[in-house]
Amino acid sequence: MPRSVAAHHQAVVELLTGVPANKGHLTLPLLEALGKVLAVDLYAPLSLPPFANSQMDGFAVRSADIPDGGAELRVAEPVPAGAAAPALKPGFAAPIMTGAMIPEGADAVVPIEKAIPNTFPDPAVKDAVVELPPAAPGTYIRERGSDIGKGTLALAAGTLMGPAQLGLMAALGLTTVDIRQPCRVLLVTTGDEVVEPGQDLTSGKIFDSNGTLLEASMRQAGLEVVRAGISDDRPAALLAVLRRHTGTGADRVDLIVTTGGVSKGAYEVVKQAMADQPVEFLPVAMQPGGPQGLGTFDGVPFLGFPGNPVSCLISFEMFLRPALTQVLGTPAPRPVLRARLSEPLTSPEGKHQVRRGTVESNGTVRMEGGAGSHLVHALARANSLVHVPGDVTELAEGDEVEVWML
Ligand SMILES: Nc1nc2c(c(=O)[nH]1)N[C@H]1C(S)=C(S)[C@@H](COP(=O)(O)OP(=O)(O)OC[C@H]3O[C@@H](n4cnc5c(N)ncnc54)[C@H](O)[C@@H]3O)O[C@H]1N2
Ligand code: MOO
Repeated sequence: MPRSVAAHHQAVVELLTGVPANKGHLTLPLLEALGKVLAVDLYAPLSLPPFANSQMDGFAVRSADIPDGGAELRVAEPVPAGAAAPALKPGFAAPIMTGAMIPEGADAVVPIEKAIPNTFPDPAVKDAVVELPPAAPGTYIRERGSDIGKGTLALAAGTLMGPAQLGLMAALGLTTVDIRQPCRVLLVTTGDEVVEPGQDLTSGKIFDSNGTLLEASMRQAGLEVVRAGISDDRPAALLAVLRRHTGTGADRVDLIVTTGGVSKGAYEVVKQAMADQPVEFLPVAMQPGGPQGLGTFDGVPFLGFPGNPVSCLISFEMFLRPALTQVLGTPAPRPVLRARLSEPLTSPEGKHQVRRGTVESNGTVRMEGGAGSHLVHALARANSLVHVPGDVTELAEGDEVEVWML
């Protein structure tokens, strides 16, 4: 009886609780922290905005100078963005640009479109005047600290660092960030038929796509990836690779992931290499990604993904990625949507099928390629994973399905 997807997900979560969650801190330049987790609470070293500034190109005014019917004011020196503004005298309106500092005394901005004339006067012209409508105090002014006040909590420890969080740090003038030391994973692809891209492709050989596919996925998920190249189908060769990274030295990893060599063939190298280890090889009621290995190798948590490229990617998305989020707080979960099928689907009985699809802006999803787990080109066209639960064998056009956005 195959194990359910939910039970295998739980087994992977339990396996990952053996991975050290707190491995210390690392200080990185902002952009290198993308996808990593903030290690400490971060307090704002300054207020944002740091000074009151204009939200519009227009005229900075003293609101009390303009009665209900509007007023004609004398035009003061312009205030460009980036300059320190001189105080605004009563009866004057200062041309001001978006982002420029509000002059002392001014308490509102009237956009240029509402001025008569509705263009800025030539600064060379002396004694220019402008007619302006009234503006309530505070109009189009972005107050100092209205986004965040100096000394308040900007980001809490445990925050996942995405573009917005890193952008906030840059706005606060920071150049580095303390992140949690990421989990270190050893990735080994296997198979006598698999060769590195760039090498000669002789008869019967294929290029290693899994290494790149999974390393990219893992890096995106905030993991530090150690690549040990491709192991051939000799268990002794694979054991030697793994043992270089399971000792007590600096090369030790927190997690091992292999691809291939886990099903029913005559030369299942991963299965054979794990013979003396507490590792189970089992079918999960899922397609692709049915055959799975899970356990520990010399005490290091181990996951054996199947060799077909789509199978190993779906194994990562279904089990490792969500478990990393659950246990270590990174990466962000995949957005989950409901979409209507733009075509009918069939699915094997008793297996949770994961198809690849493209969600369109009208809320429908169309399949990219068939169910085959070798279809990397179709995977590359897809923007989502389409889920057909194990108890569903047929779906009609227009039926709703769960999709995970990639
Ligand atoms: N008699 C049975 N045969 C198979 C079963 C089964 O239940 N009974 N399950 C099938 C399913 S489902 C899958 S998935 C695969 C899993 O096989 P393995 O994990 O043992 O992987 P391999 O046999 O080594 O390779 C499978 C397939 O993927 C290609 N491959 C492997 N590594 C890479 C790589 N790094 N880059 C690109 N492609 C790779 C390999 O050439 C094979 O075509 O077993 C089925 N068979
Ligand atoms: O389950 Mo295998 O992963 O279909 O190709």
